[in-house]
Amino acid sequence: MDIVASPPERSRPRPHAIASPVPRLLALGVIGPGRIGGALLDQLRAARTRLASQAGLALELRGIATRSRMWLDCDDPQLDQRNGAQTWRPADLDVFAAHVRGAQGMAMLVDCSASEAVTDRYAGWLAAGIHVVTPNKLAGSGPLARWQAIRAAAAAGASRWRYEATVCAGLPVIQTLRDLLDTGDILHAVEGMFSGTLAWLCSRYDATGPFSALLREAHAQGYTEPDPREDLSGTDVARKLVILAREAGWPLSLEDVEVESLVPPALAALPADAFLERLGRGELAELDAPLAERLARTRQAGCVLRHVASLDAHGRATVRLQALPAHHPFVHVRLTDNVVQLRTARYCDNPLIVQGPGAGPQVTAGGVFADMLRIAEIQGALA
Ligand SMILES: NC(=O)c1ccc[n+]([C@@H]2O[C@H](COP(=O)([O-])OP(=O)(O)OC[C@H]3O[C@@H](n4cnc5c(N)ncnc54)[C@H](O)[C@@H]3O)[C@@H](O)[C@H]2O)c1
Ligand SMILES: N[C@@H](CCO)C(=O)O
Repeated sequence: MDIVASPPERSRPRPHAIASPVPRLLALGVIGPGRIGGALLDQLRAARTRLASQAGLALELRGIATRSRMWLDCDDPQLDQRNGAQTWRPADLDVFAAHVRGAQGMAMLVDCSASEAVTDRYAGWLAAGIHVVTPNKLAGSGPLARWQAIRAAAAAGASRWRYEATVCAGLPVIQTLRDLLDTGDILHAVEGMFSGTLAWLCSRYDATGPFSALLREAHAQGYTEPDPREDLSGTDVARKLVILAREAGWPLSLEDVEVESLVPPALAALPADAFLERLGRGELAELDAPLAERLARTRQAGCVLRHVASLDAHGRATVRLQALPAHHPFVHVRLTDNVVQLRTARYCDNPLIVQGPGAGPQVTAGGVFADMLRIAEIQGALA
């Protein structure tokens, strides 16, 4: 669903907020008003008055783009084409970016899609002075040459690329790792549970019903990727490992990650629409039977299923479903909780641990919003 309904504006004072006489302008374009983008738009509407009056930051929503359409005349806080105040035109990302860039003040594009076509434009946008913020993992984990070009474009100018929500949604994982590295620490290894969807599925699945019924629920809750096979195949978690490894200066690529896929070949071969239709109709027996069998074996061994990822000191990266003994700390996480254990030169006896909900529209949009404010702050636009 694109563009969700907006709640009433809230006004909650920031304890350290200082009023600024002339708010600085942040011109925004939001690409992909789906589950995450829709939640972000709601959060922006709710924060707008407070940011302008208390932090001196005026948010101007200049446009919204979907895969097929865009709205360029929509700085209505309700941004709602349904009331007839908004007109749409066919999507053209170059026109869209130029429109956002044409405003006074800082220009920022927020990519909430899962699209390669959008990702391909980041380097050009950054070179043109437009900040880019995204929860989309494709740039961070895609071809190394494109990732390097994006980083180079950001480094060459004053524009910033931030992507905290690509790893464990709103949890401060990338920022924590950056802080460690910036202050001279060295990453040795990472281990954890990086999929909110699989954490939730593993903790809920008891074989009293089909696994795919829970998957349908996880999709409806907004925990899964737009195509939930990205989660089940381990690709989504592999992307997160690649993003963290590159952050630490290790040139890892997706092909380097050993991944165990839970998607049977017959389902992997389906087009995305067909898979989603079958998920909706509850017709995924190919997925259900092997998982029921896997759970039975795990229980016989007195263990619990958990989805675990690791990146060791030699750069070996793995993603797989594991049978863990009941006393293992990963067994006790709840709901969509992710766990990220960072072993570094400083945190070598005990790892530094970041843990908490790692999927869902609200927490992810919050992570994106925080990145936006961090850029505004660095650029001196926040009081
Ligand atoms: N669900 C989560 O908890 C979570 C957490 C972290 C990151 N993410 C990432 O957030 C992104 C969005 O996920 P979602 O669940 O909101 O997806 P969604 O399918 O609900 O929404 C995607 C949106 O992108 C738009 N879109 C697709 N292709 C486009 C294109 N070429 N140009 C412009 N717009 C395009 C669609 O129209 C839609 O509005 C994904 O990259 C996902 O990996 C999701
Ligand atoms: N689908 C992802 C979203 C967060 O990246 C997950 O379940 O972890």
